[in-house]
Amino acid sequence: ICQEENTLRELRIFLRDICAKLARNKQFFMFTKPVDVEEVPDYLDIIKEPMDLETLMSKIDKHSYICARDFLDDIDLIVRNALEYNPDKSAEDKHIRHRACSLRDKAYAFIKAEMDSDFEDTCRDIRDKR
Ligand SMILES: CC(=O)c1csc(NC(=O)C2C[NH2+]C2)n1
Repeated sequence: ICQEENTLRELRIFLRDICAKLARNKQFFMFTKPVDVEEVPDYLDIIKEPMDLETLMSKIDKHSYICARDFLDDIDLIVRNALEYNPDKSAEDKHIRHRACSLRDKAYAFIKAEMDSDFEDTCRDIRDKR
């Protein structure tokens, strides 16, 4: 119904803003585009469901998310993939894991800071009855 579409439109505007802010942050450059298998040949042997911020943005535009929780689930997927692919004690792996955890904390903080909880409750109700 119409006010539901208005709510979901507002959600998309809100999620695009958060996704853009995360993608602008230089710390997160390695999460902004799909991993290039030319550069990282074994990546798809280890990571079965790749995710990145550019793909997140295109999912927003395809109306894939009808509440912030669904969006954060894909943020968590980016983070989980990075922790799985970079498990070693090496400084490089530790650095990437630290950046992945920072991405998650920033995303959750943006949502919490800018979304009032009853807006998210409304979105959940729309999701749950669809
Ligand atoms: C996106 C992501 O998690 C990613 C891209 S390259 C990479 N890791 C490496 O290149 C090596 C450091 N130990 C493996 N991780």
